[in-house]
Formats: sequence, C-alpha cells, structure tokens
Amino acid sequence: MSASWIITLTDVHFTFATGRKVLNGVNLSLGVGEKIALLGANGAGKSSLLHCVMGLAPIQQGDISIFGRACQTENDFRTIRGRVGLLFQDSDDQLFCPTVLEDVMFGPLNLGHSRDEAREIALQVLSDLGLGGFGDRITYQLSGGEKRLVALATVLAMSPEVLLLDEPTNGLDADVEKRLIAILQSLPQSMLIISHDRDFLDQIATRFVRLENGVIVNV
Ligand SMILES: Nc1ncnc2c1ncn2[C@@H]1O[C@H](COP(=O)(O)OP(=O)(O)OP(=O)(O)O)[C@@H](O)[C@H]1O
Repeated sequence: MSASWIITLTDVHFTFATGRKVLNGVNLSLGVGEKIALLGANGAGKSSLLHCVMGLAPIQQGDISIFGRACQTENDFRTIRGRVGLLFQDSDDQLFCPTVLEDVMFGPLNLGHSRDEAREIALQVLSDLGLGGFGDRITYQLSGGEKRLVALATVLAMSPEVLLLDEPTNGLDADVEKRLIAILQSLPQSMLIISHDRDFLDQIATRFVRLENGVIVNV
C-alpha cells in the first residue's frame, strides 16, 4: 500500500444479517488531501460503506486499511476511530447529551483532555461553525439544521485526521450551506463525502465516484 493512501478498501464485501448484500467487491482508496464525493442511488449502500470503514458494520470479505494499518478486529478499529471523524446521516445518532456544550465536549473529554481544555475546544468549534451562544441550548430542542451543525461540531472537536461525512448539508438553509462549504474548503483533512447535493459537491470534491451494484465506478 502506498504511504499516500489514508484509507484503502480492497475487494470489500458486506451483507446485512437479513441477507441483503450491499457491497460486492468495493475497491476504493482515499489519498492524502483528497476530498472524494461518493455518489449513488438511494439504498445503493453508501452509508453502509462508511460504517464498514469505521468497523461498525463488519465486512465478510476483503481488506480495509486505515493509516497504513490493516483493520480486521474490533480492537484494530478501536485504535483508529479517534482519528477518523464520522458524521452520521441522522444527527440524532450523534447527539445524546442534554446540552450542546456537553455534546461537543464529549469527544475531547474521551480523548483525554481536561474539562477546561474540552470546554475551550468545544466553544471554539461552535464559534467557528457560527454557533457561538449555542452552548447552553437543549440539544433535542434544536431545529434539524441546527442539529446538523452541532453534529458536525462534535466531529470537528475531536480534530480527526480524516472526515467521513454522510449528507452534511441535510436540512441546511442556503446561507448556512455556504458557510459549511467555506469551512470544508478550508480544512486540510482528506474527506469521503456522501451527498445528493451536486452543487455542494462541485465546490468541495476533488474526485467523484459512484457506488453502483455494490462496486465503485469512477465518474
Ligand atoms: N440494518 C439493516 N438491515 C438490513 N438492511 C439494511 C439495514 N440498514 C440498511 N439496510 C438496507 O441496505 C441498503 C443500503 O442502505 P444504505 O443506507 O447504506 O444506502 P445509501 O446508499 O446510504 O442510501 P441513501 O442515499 O438513501 O441514504 C438499503 O436497501 C437499506 O434499506
């Protein structure tokens, strides 16, 4: 494997316990600094692919290598999860604390930062995302778009080295989407981005691929 690949999937197969097969020999490599747009029809298996990369959906066949390390066991994936930021498609899967500040502090605390450091990081990320003053808001009372941004804040607060973003613009109005585009453009991390918003992807992505019939096709 080349040292310039952050994530490499080789002949990856994934089938749900129900028997629904969604990945049928996926080959895909994410390079340093690359921002790959992952296209595909509803139900093609895009979210499942991200879950496989995080080790949340165990693959039946193939190889996943992250930061040059072959990931097979839960233990392998646990060691890389802190370095890979996954924005779930559904914000409610990401947010589970009573207040916004607690949610955004959760990751840094988990990484070993002190409460003061975690608070400082969380307040900075919230401010960067235009969410200054949101710290004390009750998470479950946020609007869908606000939740989307707070969910992204929880990911960015962990300073991940690579970002897996599942529909980041869902529920965002035009102005907030513009701000998100500027933020993502300014971030140096490699990204794998799922979105049905082609305008958004055109402004972020350096490469486009499509998941079709369980395999990756270049577009
Ligand atoms: N836990 C599960 N058990 C069985 N099938 C599932 C499960 N979760 C998802 N699926 C099915 O697997 C297929 C792939 O789902 P996935 O969410 O990965 O697609 P997607 O490409 O991200 O779709 P979308 O663009 O609509 O978000 C779908 O047909 C979905 O219904």
